Parts: sequence; C-alpha cells; structure tokens
Amino acid sequence: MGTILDQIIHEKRKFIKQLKEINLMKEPMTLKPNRSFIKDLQEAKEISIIAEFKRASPSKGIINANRKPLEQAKKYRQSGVDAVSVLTDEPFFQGSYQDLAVISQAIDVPVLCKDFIIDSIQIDLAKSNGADLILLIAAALTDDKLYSLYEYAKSKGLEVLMEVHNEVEAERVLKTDNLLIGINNRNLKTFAVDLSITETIAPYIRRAGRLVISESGMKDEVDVERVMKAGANGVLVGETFMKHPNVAEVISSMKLPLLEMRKR
Ligand SMILES: O=C(O)c1ccccc1NCC(=O)[C@H](O)[C@H](O)COP(=O)(O)O
Repeated sequence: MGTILDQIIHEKRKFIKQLKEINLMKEPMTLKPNRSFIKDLQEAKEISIIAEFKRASPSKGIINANRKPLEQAKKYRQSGVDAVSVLTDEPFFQGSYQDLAVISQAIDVPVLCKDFIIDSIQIDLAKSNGADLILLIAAALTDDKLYSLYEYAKSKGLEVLMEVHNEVEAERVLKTDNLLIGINNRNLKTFAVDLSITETIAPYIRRAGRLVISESGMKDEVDVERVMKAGANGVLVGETFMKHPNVAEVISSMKLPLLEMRKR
C-alpha cells in the first residue's frame, strides 16, 4: 500500500474527486483581508509559536478527542501564540474544514490550513473556510505542481508555508521566492522525529534569506532552544499542546529560551 504519505495522498485524490462532483464550495465566509503571518514573523522579537489543533494522527492515533476547537484556540490565543494551525484532514487526523472555520472566526491571529494539498480546489476550500495561509509539502508534489499551487495560493491572497524534510527538497522550494519554509522534523514515511533535521537544514535556508519554522516533535523549552539556536524563527507544535493539562503554562515555558538568551 506504500508509505503513509502515499496512503494520505491516495485518500486525498478521492476526496478531491468528490469535491469536484458535488461542488461543495461556498462563498468566502469573511471579507476581511488576510492576516499576514510572514509580516508578523519578520517583525517578531522572540520565537514565534504556531499552535496546532490536532485530535489524532497516523503516528499517535487519538491524541486528544475531548478538546473543542473553539476552546482550545481561545486558550492558544490567550497564551500569546502567534498563529494557529488547523489540521483539516479527516481520515487520518480527524480534522475538518468546520474546525478551520470556527477557529478562524474566533481568533485574531493568522490561521494555517494544515492539509495535504495537491489540487487548487483545496486552496479554494481553505480560503472559503477562513485560512490565511496554507501548507504545501514538497514531498507530496512535483516541482510543477508545487510552483503552480504556490502561484495559485498567492493569487488568492494566501501565504504559503512550504514544507521540506531534507536538503534536496529545500533546494526545490528555494527556487521559488516564497519566504516561509517549514522544516518538518518528522519523517513522513517512517514517523521518526529528529530535531537534528532542523539543525542540518535551517542554516542553509536562513542563508538564502528565508524564514524558518521548525515543525514537529517539540516537547519543551529545551527542544525550542535547540531549534532556535539552529536558526528557527518559529516553531509549530501540536501534540504537546493538545495533551498538556495547562496549555498556557507550557506555551509560556517555550517562550523562555529567548528571554534567557537575551540576559546573557
Ligand atoms: O503527526 C503525524 O503523525 C503525521 C504523520 C504523517 C504526516 C504528517 C503528520 N503530521 C503533520 C505535522 O506536520 C504535525 O502535525 C505538526 O508538525 C505538529 O507536530 P507535533 O508537534 O509533533 O504534534
């Protein structure tokens, strides 16, 4: 059956086919201009945190089915996160576009539609449900697809987080002018998480003048400090925030490394 990424993409193709058949598209729910995460990140004086709403995952199964999107997103916002990521994939992550819409309407920071996008109709769907930025995963796309979906997202006023896992993928995304590059520490084929992936690739991406988000596997401030030292401008954290009984506490502890570094 192939890797988990192959399986996800296989399901996604079925979903897109249905979507095109039933034409579920609705009018954009909001007329307000997109919130720019890139601008915030360029102006940020401390590590930026993207907090993810993630009920379940292929690697962990159910992470936390009890948290409600609205409550969790409000807690994230009150804890000072800079953006919220919403997994909209249903079969593997138990997410939905409804989650995205609810969260986008409730908070004033940029919202990332975290999905496995292979067709422009998914970008329309993300936009119409309130996304400010979308994810494009280099490993899931040919160069042509990656570049055309990027152009399409930009034409819709959306920002793009381009995700890479190794130097070859990094080289591919650096051929675009996209500023926001995510380094996923989780191998999407084996699920192994290794923060040294950020340490290896971030300096290369930073030298190219781009902004780096280190994604996956961060448990505490030690991990955040490690990826910051490698050059990350921000982190994307899901499981740790979804499981922790005190979200505000764990988020503020992750902001500490920078304060400590400033004191030195
Ligand atoms: O999380 C997974 O198991 C997974 C498996 C296959 C493809 C993608 C997957 N996760 C998507 C993500 O990138 C993470 O949800 C995100 O970076 C947060 O990771 P974490 O903090 O480790 O929950």
